Amino acid sequence: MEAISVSNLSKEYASGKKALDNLNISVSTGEIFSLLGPNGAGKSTLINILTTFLKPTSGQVSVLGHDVHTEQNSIRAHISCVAQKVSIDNHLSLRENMLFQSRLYKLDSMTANKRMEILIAAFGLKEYEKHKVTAYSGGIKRRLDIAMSMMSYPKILFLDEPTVGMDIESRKAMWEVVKTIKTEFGTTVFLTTHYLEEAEILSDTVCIMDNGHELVQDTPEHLREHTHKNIVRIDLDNPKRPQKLVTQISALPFIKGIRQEQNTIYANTHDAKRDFHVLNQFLSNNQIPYSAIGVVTPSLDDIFLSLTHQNEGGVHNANL
Ligand SMILES: Nc1ncnc2c1ncn2[C@@H]1O[C@H](COP(=O)(O)OP(=O)(O)OP(=O)(O)O)[C@@H](O)[C@H]1O
Repeated sequence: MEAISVSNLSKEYASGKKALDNLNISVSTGEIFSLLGPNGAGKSTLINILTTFLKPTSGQVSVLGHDVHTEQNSIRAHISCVAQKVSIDNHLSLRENMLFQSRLYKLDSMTANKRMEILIAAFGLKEYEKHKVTAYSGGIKRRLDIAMSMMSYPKILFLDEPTVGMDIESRKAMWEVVKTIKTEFGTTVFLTTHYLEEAEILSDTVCIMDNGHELVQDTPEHLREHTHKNIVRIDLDNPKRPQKLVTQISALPFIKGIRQEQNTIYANTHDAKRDFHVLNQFLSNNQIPYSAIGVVTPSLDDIFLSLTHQNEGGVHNANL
C-alpha cells in the first residue's frame, strides 16, 4: 500500500520560481524512503507540501490516502515532522519534554506514560534521564527530539537531515534509531539527507531529485546496477600533481567522467573490462606510480554525480 503518492506535482512560488516541476514519487507503507538532491533541488518544498504547510500549484498528492488539498487535518493527525532545528525545551527534563509533547497530541496520562517508557527504552535514552537536557550532546538532543515526535505514534515520520553536523559515532547511533522506528513501530520514514552513505545504509528506496523533479527512484541495489559497473578505480601512490593527472585521464577518448577522492581516481568508461587494460597501459607508459587498479561497483556517490553532475567532496569533473 502507498503511504505517499505524488503525481505531476508542481509548485511555483509567488516570485515565479518553479521549485517543483512535474514531480512523481511513490512511498510504500512501512519503508524508509530517502530523498537526495543538491541544494535547491526542491526537497524542503516537497516536505512542506507533504506535511500540508504549503499548497501545491498543481498535481495530485495523497498522504495516507488523504488529499493534501482537502484533507489536511486527517493527514496532520497521523504524521510527525522533525525539522533540522531541535525543538526541545532546555528548562524541562527529558521526561517533562516528552510529556509536554504528549499534551500537544492530547494523549491521556496513562497512554503518554506508557509510550514514554517504550520510547525511552527503544531510543537508548534511559542513561540520559539523570542529566540536564542542556548538558546533552547535539546527537542526544536530536534523538530526544525524534522521541518526542514519536509520542503521537505517527504513521509517517518526516526527518529533515537527521544527522546533519554529527560525528560518525552519533550518526551511526541515529541510524539505529531510524531503523528502530521502522522495525519496532512500523512507521514509514521519509527522510532527506546529503549523506549518500546514510541513504545507502538505511533506505529501502532512494529518490534522487534535481531542478524540481525526480531523476530516479529505486532500491539502492538497483541504482548501483544502473551504471553497469563501468567504473575503474585507480589508487595512486602519492601523486605530485593529481589534478594534472585527472585532466590527462579525462582527455582519454573512452572516459565518460572522472571523480577524485584524495589519492583515488574513479573513472567511468564505456566498457570497464576493456578500458581497464588501456588505462593500465597509460599509467605505465607515463610512469605514473599506482598501488592498485581494478573495476569496481559504483557507489551511490557515483550515481548521484552521474545524474546531477554535481561537484562535491573533492570531486573533479564529475560527469559519470
Ligand atoms: N519561499 C520561497 N520563495 C521563492 N523561492 C523559494 C522559496 N523557497 C524556496 N525557494 C526556491 O525554490 C528552490 C527549491 O528550494 P528548496 O528549499 O525546496 O530546495 P532544497 O532541495 O530543500 O534545498 P536545500 O538542500 O538547500 O535546503 C530553490 O531555488 C529556492 O531558492
